Amino acid sequence: MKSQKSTTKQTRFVQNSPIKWVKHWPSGCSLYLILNIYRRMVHKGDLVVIGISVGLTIGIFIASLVFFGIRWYKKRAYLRRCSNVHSASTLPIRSNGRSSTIDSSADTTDSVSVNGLDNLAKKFQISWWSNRDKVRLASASGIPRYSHKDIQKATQNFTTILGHGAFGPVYKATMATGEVVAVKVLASDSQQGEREFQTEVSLLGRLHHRNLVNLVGYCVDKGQHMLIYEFMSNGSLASLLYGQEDRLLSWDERLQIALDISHGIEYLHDGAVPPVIHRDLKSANILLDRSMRAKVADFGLSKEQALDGSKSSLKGTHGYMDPAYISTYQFTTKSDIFSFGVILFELVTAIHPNQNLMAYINLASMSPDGVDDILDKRLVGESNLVVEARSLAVIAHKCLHKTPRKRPSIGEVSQAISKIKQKRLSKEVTMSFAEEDILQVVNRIGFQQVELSKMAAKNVPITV
Ligand SMILES: Nc1ncnc2c1ncn2[C@@H]1O[C@H](COP(=O)(O)OP(=O)(O)OP(=O)(O)O)[C@@H](O)[C@H]1O
Repeated sequence: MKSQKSTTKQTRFVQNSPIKWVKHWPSGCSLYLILNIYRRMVHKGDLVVIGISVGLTIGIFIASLVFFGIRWYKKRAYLRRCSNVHSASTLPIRSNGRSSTIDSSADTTDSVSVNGLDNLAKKFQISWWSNRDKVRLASASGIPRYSHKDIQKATQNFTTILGHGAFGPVYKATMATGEVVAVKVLASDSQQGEREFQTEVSLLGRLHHRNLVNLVGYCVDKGQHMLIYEFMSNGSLASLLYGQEDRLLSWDERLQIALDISHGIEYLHDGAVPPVIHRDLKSANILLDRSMRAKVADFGLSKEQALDGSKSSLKGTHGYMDPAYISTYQFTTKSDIFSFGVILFELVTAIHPNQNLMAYINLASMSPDGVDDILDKRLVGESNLVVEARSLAVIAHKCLHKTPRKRPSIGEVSQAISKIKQKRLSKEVTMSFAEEDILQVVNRIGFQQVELSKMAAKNVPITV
């Protein structure tokens, strides 16, 4: 009875289903058989589940295809953007707070060239660096890469040493093009140095300013890392102030150096997007070119302000470090201002921070003309020295304020130094006018005397 009922049910299903048509086709006999067996094995509910599963699988497959397709497209577009960075004729910039565009081919401008490297640089800073990554980052920054052999030849087999820093030795080199450069070779055992190498390449690839030492190449070859900079023939400010060199920096040159450094820092703080904090400003990191124009060097410890949220271990150079940074571990642009204040006092006094400069400054700050006692004695005799040195010392004092937010911004410092320079120039002009007047009077008197003596010789009566 039960089986009869089920047979009736099955017949009804066959009559209502498309299978009933199949069984009437002559060629569909075997298909009918298969479907009939299948129908017996699988319930209607199972068919629904199978249908949904197949549908889902196809859906996931299509979604994955779309997802990976978009990722691949984005990656390709990003890499194309990176490689185009240096060929672009105009780049977005922000100079002193104003948005604008500038020709990237102009070599010396008060401008910032911002490119798509920031994210790449950050990505590389987060993950540890594989050799391939280093090469990719450096080449993406558009800086030419040299082989070990090129550098070996340019430095006459590493014999032209200029000096030695924490990073390693620095050599003078003449490249195949005839360009004279300085090559910093990273000591192979230095992990700190490797991180600094990475920072320098990623930052200097995008920062270009006439008051920053330009990175002109790099080398990652034979397990060695080298940075190639424009050559600064007059060495560092520290060596000129404290070294054995016969060359004495005049007051004029010192004022210009102060202004150059302030422009370099102004570019980092107010021009670069995001702003860059140098973190190791000191007289040894200020280099001078053949015209005695100053440029800021050594960006190994620098950080983009946006990245600088976390507290890291104390870094910098004793004597230049902001006391607020030492107590809070928080480095801001105002910590750079503090270090710059120390450099300004070095220019005025030629006293190194390691020789108790701070104690002298504190003593001098007790009276308005206190700075006169700590002036670099070698400058005595220079015109307007005392007045201008006092003005520069006032600016330097403000930079050293113990409360960081009460220190001036670098823009304000630049303006104040410019004013001293402008006043000096206008005084020089007035003085030279006065000198010219005197010279003219002297000449006229001389000429009249000659005329008189001629007339006297001819016995011509002289009328007054
Ligand atoms: N671009 C350059 N042109 C000419 N000389 C350079 C250049 N870069 C560095 N030097 C010289 O090489 C020497 C070492 O410089 P480096 O920057 O490695 O160390 P430092 O700044 O003296 O010390 P530290 O590494 O502790 O900051 C210095 O005498 C410096 O004047």
